[in-house]
Amino acid sequence: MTKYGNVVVLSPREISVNGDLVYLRDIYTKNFPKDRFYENFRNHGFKDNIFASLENDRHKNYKKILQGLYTKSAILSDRNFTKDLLNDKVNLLMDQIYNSSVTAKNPDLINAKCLHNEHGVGVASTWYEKTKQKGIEVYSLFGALAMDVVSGFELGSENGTSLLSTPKDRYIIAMFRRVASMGFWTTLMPQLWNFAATDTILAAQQAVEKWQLSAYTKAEKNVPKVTTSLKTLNAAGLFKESAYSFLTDNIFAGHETTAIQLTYLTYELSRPVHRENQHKFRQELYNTFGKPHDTNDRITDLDKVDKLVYLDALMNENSRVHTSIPGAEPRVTPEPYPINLEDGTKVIVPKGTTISVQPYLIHRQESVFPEPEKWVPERWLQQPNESIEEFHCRIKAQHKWMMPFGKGIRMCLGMNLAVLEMKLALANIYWHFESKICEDWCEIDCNDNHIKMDSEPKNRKKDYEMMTMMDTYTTRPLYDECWLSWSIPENS
Ligand code: HEM
Repeated sequence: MTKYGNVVVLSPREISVNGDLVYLRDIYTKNFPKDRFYENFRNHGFKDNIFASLENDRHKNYKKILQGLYTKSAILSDRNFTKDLLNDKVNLLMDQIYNSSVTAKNPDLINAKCLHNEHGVGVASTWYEKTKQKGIEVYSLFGALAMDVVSGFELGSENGTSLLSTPKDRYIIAMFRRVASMGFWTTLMPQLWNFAATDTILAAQQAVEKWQLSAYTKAEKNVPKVTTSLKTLNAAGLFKESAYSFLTDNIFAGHETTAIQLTYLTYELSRPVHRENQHKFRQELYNTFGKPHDTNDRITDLDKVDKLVYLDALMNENSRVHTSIPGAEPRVTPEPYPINLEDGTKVIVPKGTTISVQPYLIHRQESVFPEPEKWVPERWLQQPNESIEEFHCRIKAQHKWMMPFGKGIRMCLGMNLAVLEMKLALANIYWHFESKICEDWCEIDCNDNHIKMDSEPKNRKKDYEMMTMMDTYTTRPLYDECWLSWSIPENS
């Protein structure tokens, strides 16, 4: 925004508008139809789905079919299986951290040797014999959690993946990433996709498709008693590829985004400059749940977890700075649309123009978020000299400038599932363990160096360089890895 201003013409028919809430309201809350960009998210023979549908009426029908499953009350309801699914998966996550990092009985060797990650540095495979630091690579760990949860939610627990308990199967996440690396061709030059794809990408695409079809056919044969997305789609008359297209999109939409949030949040809490934030969070957990009795004790009360104030501040700040989907969410002007330029000129853009706001930019609106590059969870809490009315007013204004899950009618369908999953995982992890950046991975910087978005950083020595956010459709860490060491806090 500083360099090019709030309004940027991206191509003769495409414009990016930021810096004014009126655009958010008009484009997203008033629901301009989606741009053809989204058609590229059709799957299994170009079959439509909720994310890819362009016209509002068609989208409304799809949303009616599915939305009941994804509300917070449905997820928290004792009649549904989601609470049990989340608790089971978080339990497995805790076992992994305990066994791989806290005790290092079962070290994270697959990631130490970068067996699934072509971009990773890894750590020396003998590190666990030599040092007290026992790291675990959390980006793939959280990817496993997110995939197990979303696939279990869509297909039923018994038909979902078990990547947390079987690390070797996590190669599938790397295959997804390889296919996602073709984002430019998928969305902007789909007709040239096959020419641009290397043999490795084509093989990855085949592996992903085979994996998807085998999971869906298993779920069709082994119909769970509980209500799942697949059963709901079938009941609405959507079968086979017409239903698979929705499932494939949700599984894609739900695993990497969630892993990115959990990875950056745990990384930020592990930085030397943020020790105090980690301490405050643990105190909130102790104040609410007491201290854990033993290593198998778990926080399972999702309602209580959902109301934790400091955790909420952490999640808001993390999704502001490290928003998982940073770029344009393109819509189309249904009528000629007026734009205000910074010099006061009014311009009318024609009907049919592609128009978008970028979450990365509006989350850095300096008048709303002072020192916007800094990760400061306290900006979501009441300040010492602030009345409760002033506080509510400020927070309301801050939320208006946030869109980590999109905005308006096309906002994320899986938001409640993702938020509750992340909160439950974080509450349990930091109730039991403290985290630091793994010393065997990189040099740890003690200054508050901001994390930038880039595709090719100059160095990869310091932790904040290793954690550069990828400048692509998602902001995953540039080297697809983040090594943290976990231990039991001394005073626990
Ligand atoms: C932290 C995790 C997640 C983040 C940050 C996230 C982010 C987003 C964003 C920004 C959008 C709007 C995109 C646009 O309009 O261009 C979106 C839409 C969507 N997301 Fe998510 N998402 C997350 C998790 C999930 C999960 C777990 C699921 C599925 C279970 C899911 C399913 C969807 C669907 C279906 C849409 C399209 C909704 C519609 O058009 O009505 N997402 N998400």
